[in-house]
Amino acid sequence: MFMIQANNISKIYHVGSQDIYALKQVSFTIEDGEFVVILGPSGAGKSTLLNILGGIDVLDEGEILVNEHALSKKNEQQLCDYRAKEIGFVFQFYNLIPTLTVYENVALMKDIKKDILPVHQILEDVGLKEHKKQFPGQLSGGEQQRVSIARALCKNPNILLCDEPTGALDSDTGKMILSLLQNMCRTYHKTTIIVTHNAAIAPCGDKVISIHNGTISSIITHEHPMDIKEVEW
Ligand SMILES: Nc1ncnc2c1ncn2[C@@H]1O[C@H](COP(=O)(O)OP(=O)(O)OP(=O)(O)O)[C@@H](O)[C@H]1O
Repeated sequence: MFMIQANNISKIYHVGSQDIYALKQVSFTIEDGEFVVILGPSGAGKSTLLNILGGIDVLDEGEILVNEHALSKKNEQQLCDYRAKEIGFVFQFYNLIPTLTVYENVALMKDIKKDILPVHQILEDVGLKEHKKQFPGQLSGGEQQRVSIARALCKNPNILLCDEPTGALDSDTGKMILSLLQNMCRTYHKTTIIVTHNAAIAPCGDKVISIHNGTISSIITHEHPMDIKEVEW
C-alpha cells in the first residue's frame, strides 16, 4: 500500500484568457515512511504540489490518494480534519508565534489534536530541551526551525511536508536541519517530503522527484541514500 498515490494530476490557473498549467498530468507514488525530495527550479510547480498534498489547495484534474482516500472527495470539514490531523507543515520562515515560548509554540498543537506526542520528549529529540522557556526572537534561525519541526512532529501526523526548510539558513545549519528531518523520519516513521531547488540535497532522498514546467522530468530511488553530512553546497 502506498501512503500517497498521484494519478495524472493537473492544476490550472486562469489568468485573463490564459490557462497556466502549474502541474500537468503528474503521476508518482510515495511509500509509508519514505524520505522524499521534490526538486525543481523556481516556477516548476513544487509549492503547488505541496499545497495540494497538504489539502491547502485543490487539484483540477486527476486524483491523489492519501492512505487510499481520495483528497478530491473530501468536503471542507474533512479537508480541515486532514490538515489538522494527518499533515505536519514545516515552512521556510518557521511561522512561530513570537509571544509564546518554545514549549508553548509546540504545546499549542493540543488545541488542534487531542493525542499529540509528549512535548518534552519531542523537544529533547530536536535538541531544544534547554531552550524551552525562551521566545522565538531569542533563538537563531536554525533553532527556530527546530521548534517548527518539533511543532509539526508533535501532532503525530502521517506526513511531514517541508517547503524549502533550509532556504533561510546557512549551509552548515541547513545540513543540521536536514539531518534532523531525516532522523525524525526514521525514528518516528513519518513520510517526509522536502521541497527544494537545491540539487545538492537530492542524493539524500530515498526518492527524488524532479519537476520542470509542471511536469515530472525524472523519479529516482536510492537504495542507499547519502548521509546528509557528506553533502556539500
Ligand atoms: N495563484 C496563482 N495564479 C496564477 N499562477 C500561479 C499561481 N500560483 C502559482 N502560479 C504559477 O504556477 C507555476 C508554478 O508555481 P509554484 O509556486 O508552484 O512554483 P515553485 O516551483 O514552488 O516555485 P518557487 O520555488 O519559486 O516557489 C508558476 O508559473 C506560477 O507563476
